[in-house]
Amino acid sequence: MKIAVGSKNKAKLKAVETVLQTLENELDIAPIDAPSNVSGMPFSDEETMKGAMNRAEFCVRHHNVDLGIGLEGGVTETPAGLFLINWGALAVKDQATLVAGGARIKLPEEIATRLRSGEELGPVMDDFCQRENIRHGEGAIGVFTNGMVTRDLMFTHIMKLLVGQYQYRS
Ligand SMILES: O=c1[nH]c(=O)c2ncn([C@@H]3O[C@H](COP(=O)(O)OP(=O)(O)OP(=O)(O)O)[C@@H](O)[C@H]3O)c2[nH]1
Ligand SMILES: [Mg+2]
Repeated sequence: MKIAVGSKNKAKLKAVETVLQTLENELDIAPIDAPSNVSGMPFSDEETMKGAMNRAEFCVRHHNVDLGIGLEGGVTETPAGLFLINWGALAVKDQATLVAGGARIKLPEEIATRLRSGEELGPVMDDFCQRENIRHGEGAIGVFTNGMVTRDLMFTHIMKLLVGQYQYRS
C-alpha cells in the first residue's frame, strides 16, 4: 500500500506507521511537505480541520498513492480557556475525505496569552521548557499530561479513528 503523509513531523509519522503497520506489512510511506493552506497556528476547530483535509487531499492530488493522510494541530477558545486541539484526515482519490478529531486539553494561561498575541505553540513550548523540538516528540500534550498522553499517542488515536472509518466504508 502506498501512503503519503502531509508532514515531516516525527510524532505524526510515528503515529501513521504504528497504526498502518497493523493493516499491512508492505507499507510505502512518503512524508511530503503538503501545504495546509491555513495559518501556521490554526485558531479554531474549523481552521484546524481544514488544514488536515487540505494536507491529505494535496497528497492524493499530487502523488500516485492509495491513501493521503493529513494531521493538524491547533487551538480553540472555550468558556474554560484556550484548548489544544488536533484533527486528522484520510483522503482517497475520488472519494469523500474522512475526518476525525483528537483529545483536547486546556493550555496553561501563560501559554494561552502568548498564543493569543500571535506566537506559535511549537516555539513557545521549546522556550517554556528550555528544550528543543518538543513538537516532534511528546508535544505540548505530553508535557502538560506529565507524559501520560504524548503527541504521537494522541495522533495514534486519531489514526485509529480514520483507518477504522476507512475499513467500515470499504
Ligand atoms: O509542542 C507542541 N505540542 C503539541 O501537542 C502541539 N500541537 C500543535 N502544536 C503546534 O501547533 C502549531 C500547528 O501544529 P502543526 O500541526 O502544524 O504541527 P507541526 O508544525 O509540529 O508539524 P508540521 O506542520 O511540520 O506537520 C505548530 O506550531 C505546532 O508546533 C504543538 N506543539
Ligand atoms: Mg506546522
